[in-house]
Amino acid sequence: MITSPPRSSTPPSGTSPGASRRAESTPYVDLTRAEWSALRDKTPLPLTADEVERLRGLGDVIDLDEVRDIYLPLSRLLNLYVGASANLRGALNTFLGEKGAQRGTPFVIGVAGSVAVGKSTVARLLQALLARWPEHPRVELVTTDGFLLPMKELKARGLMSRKGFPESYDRRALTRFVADIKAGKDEVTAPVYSHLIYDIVPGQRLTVRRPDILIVEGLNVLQPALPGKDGRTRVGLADYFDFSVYVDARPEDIERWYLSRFRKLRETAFQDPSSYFRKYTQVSEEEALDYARTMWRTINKVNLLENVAPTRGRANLVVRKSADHKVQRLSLRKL
Ligand SMILES: Nc1ncnc2c1ncn2[C@@H]1O[C@H](COP(=O)(O)OP(=O)(O)O)[C@@H](O)[C@H]1O
Ligand SMILES: CC(C)(COP(=O)(O)O)[C@@H](O)C(=O)NCCC(=O)O
Repeated sequence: MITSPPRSSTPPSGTSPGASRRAESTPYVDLTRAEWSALRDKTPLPLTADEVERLRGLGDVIDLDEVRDIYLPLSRLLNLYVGASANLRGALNTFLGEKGAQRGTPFVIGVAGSVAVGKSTVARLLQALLARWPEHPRVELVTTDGFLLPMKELKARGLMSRKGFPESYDRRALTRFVADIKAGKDEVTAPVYSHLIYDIVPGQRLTVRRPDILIVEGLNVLQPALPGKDGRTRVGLADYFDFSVYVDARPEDIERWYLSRFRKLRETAFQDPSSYFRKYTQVSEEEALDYARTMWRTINKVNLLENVAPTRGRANLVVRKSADHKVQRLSLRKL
């Protein structure tokens, strides 16, 4: 019998929302901004314009309309998921009896996407919105950059131009870190990365103490685990996620955002005498932007196309930004 090949599990780009036959046969529900926004129900807007301004990353465009239309429905959906996952854990504990007497474990959310797509703003907004629900006030956010190898190690391994690629991280330590939090350990610590010195900060640690929700944000959070030396599949970071969001946009738009952020950073953070990028304040803007363009084309874009974008199909929710940073379409995994 001749069978047709399985459909890709990646959410289709450019499909018309609600498109009948296709929508039925994919694991996603495709929604327009208006359709998604209507799902917010009665969730109140708990942030002021000032608070949103403080959470916004450099170059990101986000206002109260965007919070109300996009992030409040998401906060409502996640609140429902957290409740459902507690019920599931209860069912498992009932089944396991004495063996199942687990401590409460946090609900873990992964936020993935390219460099400069605005994942950190999404993650910070989610943290602020989710913490307003009385059922889960303790929401911690960690970024995976703390698990980048220190610059000395990247240099020794010839990985300075692969920063952000999966091999530039201590993936085992990152997975262990999330596994320990998920297991309900009282106190778990992580190294801290600084964009200013472009390196891990010696002696500094971030401490996470039994949150209700943990958000893990980073380029590669949806990457599957590498097989072990014995060829056996390992448990990877994404296996600990209860929900994941992929922030998507056209590579050409992200490049523009990356370059415009570089221009702004050159006028601000790079001026700091301890900034690794200070040298780009000493040359013309054109020269500095040529360098940024090379960084984008040879490192970040390659990483996006080879490693990051291929993980999009693993996310529970794909939010697609248009050229003005506003989310225009969403694909929510239903199966
Ligand atoms: N060279 C830099 N100096 C200072 N801050 C930076 C630098 N590069 C990125 N950032 C900041 O770090 C954060 C994370 O950036 P990035 O990893 O590109 O993810 P995203 O833009 O998706 O949030 C952003 O808030 C960004 O403004
Ligand atoms: C620190 C990053 C690797 C991203 O970190 P992460 O997503 O793991 O938190 C990235 O933001 C970065 O700085 N890349 C290096 C190339 C560049 O500066 O453009």
